[in-house]
Formats: sequence, structure tokens, C-alpha cells
Amino acid sequence: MTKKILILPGDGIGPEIVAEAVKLLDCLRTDFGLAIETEEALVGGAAYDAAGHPLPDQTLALAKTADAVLLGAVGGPKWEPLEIALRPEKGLLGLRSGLGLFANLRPAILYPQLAEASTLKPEVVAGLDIMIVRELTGGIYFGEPRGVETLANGERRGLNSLVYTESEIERICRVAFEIAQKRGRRVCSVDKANVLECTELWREVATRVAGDYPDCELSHMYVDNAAMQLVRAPKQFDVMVTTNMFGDILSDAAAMLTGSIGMLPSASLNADGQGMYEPIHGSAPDIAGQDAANPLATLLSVAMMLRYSLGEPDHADRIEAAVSAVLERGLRTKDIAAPGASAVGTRAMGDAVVDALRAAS
Ligand SMILES: NC(=O)C1=CN([C@@H]2O[C@H](COP(=O)(O)OP(=O)(O)OC[C@H]3O[C@@H](n4cnc5c(N)ncnc54)[C@H](O)[C@@H]3O)[C@@H](O)[C@H]2O)C=CC1
Ligand SMILES: CC(C)CC(=O)C(=O)O
Ligand SMILES: [Mg+2]
Repeated sequence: MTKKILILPGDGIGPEIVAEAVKLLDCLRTDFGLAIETEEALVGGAAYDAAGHPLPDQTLALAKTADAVLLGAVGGPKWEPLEIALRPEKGLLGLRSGLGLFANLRPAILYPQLAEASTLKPEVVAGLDIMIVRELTGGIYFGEPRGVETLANGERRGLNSLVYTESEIERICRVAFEIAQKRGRRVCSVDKANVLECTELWREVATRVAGDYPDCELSHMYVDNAAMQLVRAPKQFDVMVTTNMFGDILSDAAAMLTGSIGMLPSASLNADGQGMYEPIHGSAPDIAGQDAANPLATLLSVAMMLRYSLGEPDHADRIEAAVSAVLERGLRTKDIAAPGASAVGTRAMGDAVVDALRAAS
């Protein structure tokens, strides 16, 4: 049966990197017989400018009926400081919660060809393969009360609330353990249970859930230490499970261990296995429109889509092999090129991956 993919380019570099992903999907359709149809819709600042809302009802409705969604990135200075493109009641967070995408998988894998591009020494990152499992529809990005209020003395106070129910913690921990069972069987739960009651509960629930997975080992780590350990000795981690905000921050840090934030894909899944796929980075306004963005995180997100939502693991493997082949040939966008070395643009990198895919057929 033909699968429907909704394409949401978004803002900044979003349309540029998504264009390369669409080329890749077209190649899989025409040359490899993948039964897919794609449809494009507006989201983020682009939707706000065109339709007056960063998450038009039509976009959410299309996302709900699609087999999978591919998103570029949203937001940028034009729509700041409120960041209308991202807020929970609208924009990206509204899309994530509207689809119930509570499980965000962010694999930080070092391609051996990029060992020199890592911020750490090659011997410290060789073979790096961490899966960060980030809770995506709860926590401080969604908790109530929130806002900026004026106190009786006229001073303003900003507040956000870190809120998790036991069931929200339990379901994300189960995802982490189920993933760990297929890899190194080690889960590190990251919290701040020494000062935040909400994450004291997180630790308690994670420990309880671990009892159902006796073949896996659970450890706990405070988030400040986890950040330090990630840049000290990252290979100690197999699966990390954590809250929305901690996972957001730790995955950006982990990205640099693989060479660039332009290398990290993600899958965001709901309870029905429906997913949205996006690079972990933002809309990079500083390089937008310059054909300078690394499209590989987005292409690798397509691979995750094929694996997790479309039941096409062989095609996912093909994309990952094509990325590897292109890196092996020495092609680099600026973010992963050695200082002073020549770099290719977004389009050339996307074309090279498509060529490598075809060449391997
Ligand atoms: N999922 C999303 O749509 C996200 C959106 N944002 C939004 O994006 C905008 C920019 O946010 P920033 O904090 O600057 O984060 P960012 O991730 O967009 O950029 C941070 C730095 O990484 C570089 N970078 C990012 N992606 C790259 C790529 N594919 N290739 C090469 N270099 C890349 C950028 O040029 C920039 O120097 C803001 O409006 C923010 O709210 C931020 C994070 C996620
Ligand atoms: C809306 C933000 C939480 C986006 C972001 O930085 C992310 O998901 O990584
Ligand atoms: Mg982020």
C-alpha cells in the first residue's frame, strides 16, 4: 500500500535541507520501487506569514493522517522574541503534542570518517554510538503554570513549571529499556533528583520500570554530571533516557561528538508508532539561503522514517550506507570539513548521496 509522507520544510535552512531529502525519497520511489506519495504543507514562521498561524489546522490534520512526517526546522529572528513558531499551544511544540509524539530518539553515532571532526580526540570517540531517548510532550516546555506575570509591587516575574506524571515517566522509560534490549542493555536515566522533586519521582519510576527489564542495567546520573561525562568519556553511555529539556540540551552537546549538529537525525514517535522525523538542529538563520547547511542529519532522518514508520529497514540501511560512502569519498560540508579544507554545498552533498544510493543498486 502506498504510504503518505507529509513534508514540512519550515523556515531558515529548513526548505534547503528538506529539498535534498525529497530528492532522496524521489530516488527511492523511481529507482527502488518504494511506494510513497508526498504532500507539502506550511509550518512555523512560513505558515504564520502565509496563513496567520504557525500551525494551521490543515497542517495538523494532514500530519494526523500521514504515515510519517518529515520536518526541516522552524523559527528565526523574524518571529522572535515570542518564538511563535515553537510555542506549545502553536508551532512545533503544538505539532509534537498534537500528534502525541512523546518519544524522541536521537542517535549520536560517529561515522568513522568524521573522527577528526569530533570535538574530542579520535580515540575517545571511536565507535561512539549513543541513543538519547528524550521525553518530548511533557516537562518544563509544556508545564503549567507558565508565563510572565506582574506582581503587586509592579515587578514582573517569569515562570515555567516542570511537571511529569508517573505514567508519562513510565512510558518513556519503557521505550528506553526496549531500545536497550536491542543494543547494549544499559540505560542511564538522567535527572536532577537532588534538587527537583519532579525528577525525584522520575528516578523512582525509572527504578520501578527497570524491574520489568532484568536483562538491562539501570544507572542514574545527575544532569550536570551527565553533561560533563558526555564530553569526558562518552562511550560509557549506551541508552540515555531523560526529560524534555535535559534531552534537548544533552543531544546538542552529543551532536558535536559526531562532528557537527548537522549530523544528528531524530525520530519522534507516538503510541501508535506514527512518527515525525527531523534533524535535531534548528533553522540556522546565520547560514540560511547560502547553500551551506549540512543536509545529512535530514537525510539520516529519512532513514529513521523508513526504519521506524514505513517498515522499510533495507532502504534505511541503503541511505546510511550511501552517507558513509559519500563521507568515505571525502565530501564535506563546511561544518564537518577540516579547517581550511574545501567544502561542498547543501545541494552537492544531497546529490552525492543520491548518486551513491543509485550506484549501490
Ligand atoms: N526543531 C526546530 O525546528 C528547532 C528550531 N530552533 C529555532 O531555530 C532558530 C535558530 O536557533 P539556534 O539556537 O541558532 O540553533 P540552530 O541549531 O539553528 O543553530 C546553531 C548553530 O549550528 C549551526 N547549524 C545548525 N544546523 C546546521 C546544519 N545543518 N549545517 C551546518 N550548520 C548548522 C548554525 O549555523 C548555528 O551556528 C531559532 O529560532 C530557534 O528557536 C532551534 C532548535 C530546534
Ligand atoms: C522547540 C524546541 C524545544 C526545539 C528544540 O530545540 C529541539 O527540539 O531540539
Ligand atoms: Mg534543541
